[in-house]
Amino acid sequence: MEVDGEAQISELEGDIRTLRKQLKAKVQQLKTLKKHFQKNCINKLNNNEIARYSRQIILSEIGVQGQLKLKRASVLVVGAGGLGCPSALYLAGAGIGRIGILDYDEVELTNLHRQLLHTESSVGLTKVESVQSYLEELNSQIEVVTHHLQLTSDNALQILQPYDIVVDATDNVATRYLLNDACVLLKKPLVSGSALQLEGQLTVYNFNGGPCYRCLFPNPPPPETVTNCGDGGVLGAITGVIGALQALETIKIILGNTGVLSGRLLLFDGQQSTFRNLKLRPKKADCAVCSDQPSLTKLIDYEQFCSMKATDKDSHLNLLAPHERITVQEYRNLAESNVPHLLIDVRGANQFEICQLPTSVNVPIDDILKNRRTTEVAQLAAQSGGNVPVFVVCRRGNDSQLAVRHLAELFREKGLEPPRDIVGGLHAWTRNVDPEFPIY
Ligand SMILES: Nc1ncnc2c1ncn2[C@@H]1O[C@H](COP(=O)(O)OP(=O)(O)OP(=O)(O)O)[C@@H](O)[C@H]1O
Ligand SMILES: [Zn+2]
Repeated sequence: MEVDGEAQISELEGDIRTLRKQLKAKVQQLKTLKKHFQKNCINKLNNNEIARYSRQIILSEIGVQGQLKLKRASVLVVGAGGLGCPSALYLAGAGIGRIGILDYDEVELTNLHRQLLHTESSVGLTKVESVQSYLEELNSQIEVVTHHLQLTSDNALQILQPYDIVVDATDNVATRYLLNDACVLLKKPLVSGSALQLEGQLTVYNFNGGPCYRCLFPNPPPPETVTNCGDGGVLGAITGVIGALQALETIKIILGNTGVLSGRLLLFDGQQSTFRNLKLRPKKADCAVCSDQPSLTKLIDYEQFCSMKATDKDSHLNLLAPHERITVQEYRNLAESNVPHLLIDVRGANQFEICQLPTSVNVPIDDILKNRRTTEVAQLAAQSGGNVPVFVVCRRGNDSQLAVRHLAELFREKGLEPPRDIVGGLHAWTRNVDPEFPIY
């Protein structure tokens, strides 16, 4: 019975894959035909457009002339994730004539709770392809261009050049500086958003005499102070709010309306349901990139400048010497041989509840770095039979290094062997030791 069921499921899945392929080919055919036969005039709205956009055309802030401005505009959305999905969706709905979607990544199951243009059937496809097919279904009157690549110093200027406005919907500091500098050099407004946990932020850089990102943050933050969604978590409704607001600011810029969020920062606290509007420092007279005498006149190596990767996929810190570390295979061998040891898992309690290695003890990284439970850890180590080895594990092997670095001195003071971190954390455990161990 069960085997039969599995066969039926995989047969149906196969059929659906084939049908999807056929559908895709037909949609492409239709697109080509429409392009050829339907002349779309940029100085006039066709009947379809008049009906489709009527509810916004009747707004005094938009009107026919405003709608034509939107039709003639082009916007590049960099990042097709939590922020990029809602902003691209509202830009497409509003009728932005040309929308570029840029992302190097593929859709994963962990994206679907918040990156709502991707569906279960797009897992494994490129994010840009997934967004493109959704937007084209929604609005065949607009053009959606895809850029399936990583934005770097080598390609940024060329890619951004043809667009009027850039939306920063990425998730890492190196790309933020890259986009800022490229937008300053190309004189384009940058609509910047970020969201983490239950909070979000929004501002527009390099617009109407307002500051750029570098004016406010001349130097990047230390890598260990940066948290991403994978480590800190985020709720989909929060990225939805900020992404939709990014689309709104973009539309206001295109329309030439007042009230654009330049020189101001909008802070959204989803827990308290509050919005705060902070006035930002004005443009910095000696800003390295946007001042009258800039010291930076071309793009630089942003990964080096920030000491951080421009992708969050393999942003592994490398803080420790080889003798302070152990691989997952070495740990597995040692655990299987019942070598007495202590394993500290430094993830937050919520994550520890999802899955954990046998015998591990949960002491969250915050408690270690703020010395709330360091003595307790040293005591545990001492109690476990004197000088048993202590290992530290986390999700991807970054926090475990911070913990080891922080604990080493205390352990030495107490005459204990300093702890070692498990390289690559639980992700490496799933990859190299136990494929059944949950990954998140
Ligand atoms: N330099 C870059 N070039 C191209 N795409 C980028 C660059 N930097 C970031 N991105 C993309 O920006 C998006 C950011 O979205 P978000 O943080 O919601 O997604 P994610 O990385 O899939 O999430 P998670 O951190 O949960 O895995 C990602 O899809 C990422 O691939
Ligand atoms: Zn500046």
